[in-house]
Amino acid sequence: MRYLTAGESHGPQLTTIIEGLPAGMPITAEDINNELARRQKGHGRGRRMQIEKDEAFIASGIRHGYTLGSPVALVVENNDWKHWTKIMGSDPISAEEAEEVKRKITRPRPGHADLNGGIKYGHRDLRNVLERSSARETTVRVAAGAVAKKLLSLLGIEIASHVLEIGGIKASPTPYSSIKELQQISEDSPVRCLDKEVEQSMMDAIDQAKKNGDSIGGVVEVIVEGMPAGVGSYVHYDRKLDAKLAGAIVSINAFKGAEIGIGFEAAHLFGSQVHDEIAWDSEQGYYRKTNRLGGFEGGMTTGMPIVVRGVMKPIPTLYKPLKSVDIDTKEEFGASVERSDSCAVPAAAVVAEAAVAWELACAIVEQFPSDRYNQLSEYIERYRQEVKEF
Ligand SMILES: Cc1cc2nc3c(=O)[nH]c(=O)nc-3n(C[C@H](O)[C@H](O)[C@H](O)COP(=O)(O)O)c2cc1C
Ligand SMILES: C=C(O[C@@H]1CC(C(=O)O)=C[C@@H](OP(=O)(O)O)[C@H]1O)C(=O)O
Repeated sequence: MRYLTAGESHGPQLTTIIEGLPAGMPITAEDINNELARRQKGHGRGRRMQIEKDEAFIASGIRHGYTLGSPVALVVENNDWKHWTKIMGSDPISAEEAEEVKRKITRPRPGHADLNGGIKYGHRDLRNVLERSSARETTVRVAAGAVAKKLLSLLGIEIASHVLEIGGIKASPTPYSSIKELQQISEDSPVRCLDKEVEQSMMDAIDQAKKNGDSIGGVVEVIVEGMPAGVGSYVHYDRKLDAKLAGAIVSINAFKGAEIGIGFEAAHLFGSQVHDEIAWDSEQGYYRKTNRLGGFEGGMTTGMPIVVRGVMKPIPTLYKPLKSVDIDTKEEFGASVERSDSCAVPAAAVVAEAAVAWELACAIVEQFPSDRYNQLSEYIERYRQEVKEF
């Protein structure tokens, strides 16, 4: 499977085209819109989220609630577009009109794509860069991820996420009994954190950063249950599923690192403290007594829950801006200030779920190729039985 996205942050709409879904898979706009609504929540978002109410229009590939096997095109309109028609219109404009429209951006923000994008594409108005580099694009990544999530869920594979850290405030590991419970408690929290004790401190840290004209980042965790063992591959670097997940996480705007299982902690432990002992019983077949490796060995799933974490740096747009250089005059200035979130970690957890769901759905469809959803479902069931009897 593959998907592309198109759209500028303040353009008319965002679009994704998904190719390679099996035909006959049940899916509704509601499945997608629920995920879009989740991404809009979270303490620390800027005013833009009050303007938007993201909803997907299904433009192709789904009929009467089922996929057709043809490309699925999803469109999310930008409500904000009506305020930007002059600045972001596609029709040619005269030099005078351009002057009138103004708002040319020439002071690149450190940490954003502005300067490198301008250099690469030769844009002297850095708006031409920021409109596409904006995380507004993650709206349709989440839409594509929602479709992947639905496919996985139909196959008995569930995904949830939560926030582990915001601005140095860490959640203590809170036990949860099932993925459904995790989904619920993270949903009820304004910072998507399972640890109620630190929820308020996280919100205070976000408010304080905002008050200081600053921003903060954090750590999110995605958990997946129900993936059968042996999905992915050890035979080539580009077929290793853990590597694909790490790449997907770091591809999210502002994400700077990914960990699988205990991740970096493994560096200071002994092998005996890291590797998960193998066990078997007739009920579940093979399993691991612990899950420190987060559901992966040799680039393949172990059948244990998948645990992936990602670190998000603080938002680069600062209301009290860092120093930058005006690309026209080469003089030192404060970087340009655009309307901005002060912390988007809770929202980014939903994006991370979508990114993980997409890679897992791709791996499933690749390993159990079928043009028909029913057939795919049967293949997986048979495979699960084979795994159990191995
Ligand atoms: C959900 C989400 C919301 C974001 N909101 C903002 C924002 O309001 N302002 C901003 O400057 N960056 C925001 N970012 C981060 C930038 O898009 C990102 O830092 C930028 O594209 C540069 O890419 P890089 O940080 O991956 O190098 C957001 C990221 C995510 C995932
Ligand atoms: C629009 C979204 O996030 C945007 C991501 C973003 C950035 O620079 O990445 C900058 C802000 O854009 P704006 O200036 O229009 O408010 C955020 O609001 C969204 O998440 O849907």
